[in-house]
Amino acid sequence: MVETSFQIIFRIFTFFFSEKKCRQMENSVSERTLDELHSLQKKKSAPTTPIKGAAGAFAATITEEERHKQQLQSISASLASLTRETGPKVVKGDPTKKAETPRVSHVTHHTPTFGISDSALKFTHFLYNLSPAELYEQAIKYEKGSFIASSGALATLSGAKTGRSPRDKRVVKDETTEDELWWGKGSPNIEMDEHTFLVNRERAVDYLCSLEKVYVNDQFLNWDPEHRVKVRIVSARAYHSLFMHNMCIRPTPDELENFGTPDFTIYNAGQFPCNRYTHYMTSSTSIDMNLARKEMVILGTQYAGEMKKGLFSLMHYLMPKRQILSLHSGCNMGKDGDVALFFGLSGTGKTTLSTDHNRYLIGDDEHCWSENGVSNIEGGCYAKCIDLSREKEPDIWNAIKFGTVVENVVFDEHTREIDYSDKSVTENTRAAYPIEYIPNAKIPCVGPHPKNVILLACDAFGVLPPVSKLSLPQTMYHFISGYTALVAGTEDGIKEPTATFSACFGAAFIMLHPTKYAAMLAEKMEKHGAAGWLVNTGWSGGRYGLGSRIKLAYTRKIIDAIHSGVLLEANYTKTEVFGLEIPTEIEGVPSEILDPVNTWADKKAYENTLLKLGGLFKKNFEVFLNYKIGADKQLTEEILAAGPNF
Ligand SMILES: Nc1ncnc2c1ncn2[C@@H]1O[C@H](COP(=O)(O)OP(=O)(O)OP(=O)(O)O)[C@@H](O)[C@H]1O
Ligand SMILES: O=C([O-])CC(=O)C(=O)O
Ligand SMILES: [Ca+2]
Ligand SMILES: [Mn+2]
Repeated sequence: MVETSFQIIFRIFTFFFSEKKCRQMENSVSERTLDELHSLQKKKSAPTTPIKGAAGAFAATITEEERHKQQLQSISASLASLTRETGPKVVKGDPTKKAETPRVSHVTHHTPTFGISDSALKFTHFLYNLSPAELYEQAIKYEKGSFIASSGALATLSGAKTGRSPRDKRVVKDETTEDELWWGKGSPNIEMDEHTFLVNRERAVDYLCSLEKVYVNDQFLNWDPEHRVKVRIVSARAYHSLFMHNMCIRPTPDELENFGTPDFTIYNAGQFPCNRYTHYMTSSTSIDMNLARKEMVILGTQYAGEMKKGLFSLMHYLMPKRQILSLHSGCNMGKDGDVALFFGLSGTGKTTLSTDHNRYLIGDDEHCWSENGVSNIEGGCYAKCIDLSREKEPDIWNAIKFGTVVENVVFDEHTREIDYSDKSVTENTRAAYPIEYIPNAKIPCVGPHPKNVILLACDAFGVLPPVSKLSLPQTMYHFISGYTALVAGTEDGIKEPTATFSACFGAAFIMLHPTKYAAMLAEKMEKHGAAGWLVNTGWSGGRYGLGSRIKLAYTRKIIDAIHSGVLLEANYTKTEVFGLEIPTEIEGVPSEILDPVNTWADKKAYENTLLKLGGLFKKNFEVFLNYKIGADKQLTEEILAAGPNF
């Protein structure tokens, strides 16, 4: 059959026409406005709170509606003024995105106790458990000093405070806490009364409610499901919300649905100062803890570590009540399930040494030791990043990527490459990242009972041996002492090292008397046969200015020998003054450095420095001489005898 010329022309025509039409369909959008187009970009994510057991669409709508109402009620209750209307009108979502926030509260409480104020006329918008991407956008848009670093991390500034303010911490002293907590000399708990707490709480809540929007994080503490604590953090900055997103345990959508009422709430109004006319206030910063109300208020500091360590203080109160020991320690586990704890004050190596490519990371800073074994309290790590190098600490380096918050670092204004050696803002530069950013993190972050308890000290006097095996009383003596001696100044030239003693290697966070935690540690170590070690990550070959910091590579070899069990079998000699058992040999470590006396050219200077440090230990321990540790008077005496002797 032969086609007529007409048929051919028709076929070509229809071919072209349809082709063109098709192409047109492919290359254009049906939306008429940019807003409509943008609305296509965002696919509705699976409901963050799926409806369980809902049979039909109708039932589902009602349940979701009800759940949403409950959530609004809960947030409104959290933000309630205690002296005026009971709860603000709250709306979920960003106030600038009107079209996306039709969910207006139906639950405003109109039962004024002391009359309505103007503040009750406005809505408080809240941004609930936003994702890191959403928080990036908020931070970059609204918070000065927030930038994306070349690695993808969010670089932020914490403002005037670049570290914690322990002198501004207050704890409400009431009938219960008066007897339960450690008060007085040496204690981190500086008292305030309930009324003053409420004054500060009202100040923080009023500030937060006066803002366009607040961030709300509902999250968990403690990977042990039996002893999980639900926390709510209300804050004014996306930086704070992302920091806590990384540092606390992130709930699954299911867990969030069933979150219910939080066990503890933080009101972080850090940009807003406290009122110095308020009783007990000695600066414009106040971090206030009320255990009865299960609340914490932050005024006048934006340093995010206050939230992290405030919650740690809470755990130091709650956990011992349940016979669980809370610990300022890092924790990791070998392939065979051997767990090690790393205690030590700031900068001694908890994060560095627990992040070990050959072992599973359980956590870098806060743990619980219960009848079930160990569990991390947190969902993230908070690493120092001053002088961070890819070569020496590759896992931490690689964790600084999208989602990670880097605080107070300096970067190239064009390339946004971070210069980790730059201390212009502070020496305490930090990175907060979710624990799963470390490739060999153990999720869930729990493990069996520890086999090794490693006490880290950075001894700038250079007289403590690189490693010593400790008896149980010695472990307790050094745990209660909590010694380190970092060098304060960063300028060149010889600086006098200053000894720091911080009970339980975390006196700033404990709530009960140190001997309570020590007794629990002794009991657990004995019961589970854990070995104690003292590792000096500080100076060797002389004090600061003469010797140098022991090579990280050597410390890692020492730690390897502890983990493998080899060091337990080594030959030991005993040192003068401190009576420490030191090994004569460790694979990969020069034997002559194992006894510090060998590394000092001036033996007399060594002797004097050793005695000086011994004296400082003795003096520090005086405050504990009248306390009993545990049920056993014998243990107390053994501990007292386990200190320096001269
Ligand atoms: N021999 C060594 N052992 C351990 N750390 C060392 C050694 N030499 C140098 N360092 C450096 O010391 C620092 C140890 O800091 P790290 O972050 O581990 O402290 P931390 O105990 O976790 O403190 P914080 O509780 O404040 O987080 C790191 O910067 C590390 O690179
Ligand atoms: O709390 C902080 O800011 C940092 C930290 O881990 C510590 O000091 O122990
Ligand atoms: Ca750390
Ligand atoms: Mn710490």
